[in-house]
Amino acid sequence: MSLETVSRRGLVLLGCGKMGSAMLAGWLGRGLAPEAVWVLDPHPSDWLQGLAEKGLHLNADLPDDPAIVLVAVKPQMMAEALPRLAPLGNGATLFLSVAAGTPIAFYEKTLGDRTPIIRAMPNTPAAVGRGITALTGNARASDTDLDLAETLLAAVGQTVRLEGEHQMDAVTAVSGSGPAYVFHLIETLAAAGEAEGLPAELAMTLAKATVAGAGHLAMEAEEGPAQLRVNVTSPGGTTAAALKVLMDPDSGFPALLKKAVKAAADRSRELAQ
Ligand SMILES: NC(=O)c1ccc[n+]([C@@H]2O[C@H](COP(=O)([O-])OP(=O)(O)OC[C@H]3O[C@@H](n4cnc5c(N)ncnc54)[C@H](O)[C@@H]3O)[C@@H](O)[C@H]2O)c1
Ligand code: PRO
Repeated sequence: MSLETVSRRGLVLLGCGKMGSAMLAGWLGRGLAPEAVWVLDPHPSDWLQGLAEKGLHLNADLPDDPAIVLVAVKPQMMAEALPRLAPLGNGATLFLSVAAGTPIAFYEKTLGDRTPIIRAMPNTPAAVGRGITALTGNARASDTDLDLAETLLAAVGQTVRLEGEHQMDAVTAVSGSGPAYVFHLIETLAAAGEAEGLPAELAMTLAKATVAGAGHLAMEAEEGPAQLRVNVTSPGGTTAAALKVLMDPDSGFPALLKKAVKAAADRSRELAQ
């Protein structure tokens, strides 16, 4: 199945908030026509309403056999929102869900176990084409389905295929929620700069550019992050003084991030109950 097929048969979004909109923006930017898109969302944004004036079908009757349904409602809304799409189950429509927690078994129960289903975990840098999405499919999802999902998801960043759904809670805790940890790092780095006497605006400019630049370097450099860290650290210098605090096994990043990532993965497992 190709993108032309998606354009011809249609793409449906169930829920189009922050994540659905980031992905839709990527696809429209890659040339998908608004006329090929159906959005079901009781609270459409101004952006979506503007697209409706350009041909996007907003809260309208659905096509009989869309190529793909992107499920992007909150897991807490899933039981209420998904059943209306049951008539599209057990057919040729591929369901691609980005919801945290909700297991593939839930979609199979609601839509029918002959439905091709792919569960994916993207992240919000998708909004600027720099996301990473991990994906895995059920037994009905063919290689062609996985290829199509990867082609669509590649419009908003990198993709990785998982060994199986058992990896999804940890993936959610690392890359799905991860941007929030990094944004909090920026906030706290800027606040720490202020505490050392910098004006707020300057501290924030330095913190944002440092995190963005270090992230870019980590992606581009041949060395791994550990060597890149060593490259910044002069023996007996300023970085070494800070890393003594941050790398403390009991109170530094190792313990803190392990605890935070475990809390997120545990919550993902709870949402699946
Ligand atoms: N935001 C992230 O960083 C992120 C990352 C990865 C995955 N996700 C997943 O994406 C999904 C959406 O998250 P979000 O951050 O975009 O949330 P959001 O609240 O911004 O968007 C959810 C949308 O669903 C709509 N909605 C509510 N009830 C509905 C219904 N019955 N039918 C159709 N639409 C309905 C809401 O109006 C809203 O626009 C979640 O399942 C979340 O786990 C989010
Ligand atoms: N945002 C969703 C949450 O916080 C899923 C990953 C990122 O639950």
